[in-house]
Amino acid sequence: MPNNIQAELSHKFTLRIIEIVFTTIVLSLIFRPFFIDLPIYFLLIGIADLFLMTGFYFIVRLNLLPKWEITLSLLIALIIILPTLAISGGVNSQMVYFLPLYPILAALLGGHRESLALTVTLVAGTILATIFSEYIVDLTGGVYSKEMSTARGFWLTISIILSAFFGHFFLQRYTEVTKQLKEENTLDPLTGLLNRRGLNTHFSKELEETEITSSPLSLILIDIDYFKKINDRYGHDVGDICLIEVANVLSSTLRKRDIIARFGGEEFIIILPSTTKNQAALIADDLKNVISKQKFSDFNLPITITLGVTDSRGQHDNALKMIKRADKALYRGKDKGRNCVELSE
Ligand SMILES: Nc1nc2c(ncn2[C@@H]2O[C@H](COP(=O)(O)OP(=O)(O)OP(=O)(O)O)[C@@H](O)[C@H]2O)c(=O)[nH]1
Repeated sequence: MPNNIQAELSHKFTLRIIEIVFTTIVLSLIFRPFFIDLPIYFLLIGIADLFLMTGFYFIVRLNLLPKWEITLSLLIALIIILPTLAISGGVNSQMVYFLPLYPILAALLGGHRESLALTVTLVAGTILATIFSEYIVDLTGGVYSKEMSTARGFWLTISIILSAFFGHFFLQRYTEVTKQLKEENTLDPLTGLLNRRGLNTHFSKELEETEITSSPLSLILIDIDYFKKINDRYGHDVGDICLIEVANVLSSTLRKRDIIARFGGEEFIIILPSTTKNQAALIADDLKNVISKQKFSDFNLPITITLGVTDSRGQHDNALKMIKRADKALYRGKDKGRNCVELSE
C-alpha cells in the first residue's frame, strides 16, 4: 500500500477514535442517572457535561479559538468536574469512572501542557478526596469503608496517570500523521518543491501581505525548452532527473524567502516578495544564465529555459491574473526563439 494512502487511513482512523471516545463519554454522562438510580439533578449535570463536551469538540474541530482559550475551557471543565465529584461521593462516586478519560481529552483538545496540568490537578484531587473520603457527603446516601475508599483512590490515581501517558502518545502520533499528510498534500513528490496546492496557499498569503504593506511582489514563470526531445531521445527517467536537477539549481540560486513551485510538467513558478518587476527581470536573467551554463543528468545534457516576468498590480490584481500575464510573456519568449526573459506588458 503506498505510504500516503496508509497515512490517510491512519489519519481517518485517529479521527474516528476521537469521535468514538467523545460519543461514549457524552452518552455515558447523559444516561448515567437512569442506569444507577441517581437523583434527577444528576441528569442536569449530565446535560451540562454534554454541552461542555460538544462545545470543546466544535471549538477544536472548527479552529474557533486560540490555544489559550482552549486551556481556559479545560480549566472551567475542571472547576465543574471536581465539585461535582465532591458532592457525589468523592472517590466512591460513580463519576470517577470517567475521570481517567479527561487527560486523554485534554491532550487531544488542548495539547501536552494542558493534559499535564489536568493530570496533576486530577491526581491531587483524587489524593485529597481519598484522605477526606470520610467527610465527603455522598448525596446518594452510600456508606463506604476507609479501606474501600483507599483502594479506589489508589487505582484511580494509577488509571489517571496511565491515561495521561496514553493521551501523550496518541497526540504525538496524531501530530506526526497530520504533519506528514500536510507535507504530502503540498509538496511535489518528484522535485520536493511546492505543488500547485502549496503554491496557492503561499501565494495568497504573500498577496495579502503585499496589500497590507504596499511592498512590491513579482512572479516568474519558467518553462524548460524542448523538454519533449529529452524525454523522446533519452527516456522519461532521464527527463525526471533533469527536472530534479533544474529544481535544485533554482532552489540554490534563489533567496530563502522566495517561493518556488512546480507548476506543471516542465513548468516552474517563482514568487519573489519585496521585489519590483525590474529586479525580478535581473533575477530571471541570472537563472537563465545559470541553467544554460550547467549540464544535466549523466548524459551531460544542455538545457535552456524561457521565463515570463510580471508584478502585482494592487487591489484589483490576483494570483490567476498574474500567472496569465506571466504566461503570455513566456509564450512571447518561446515565439522569439526561447532561452530568453520576457516582461509582461
Ligand atoms: N520526464 C518527465 N517528463 C514530463 C513530466 N511532466 C511532463 N513531462 C513532459 O514534458 C514535455 C513537455 O512538452 P511540450 O509541452 O511539447 O514542450 P517542450 O517540448 O518543452 O517544448 P517548448 O515548451 O515549446 O519549448 C512532454 O513530453 C511531457 O511528457 C515529468 O514529470 N517527467
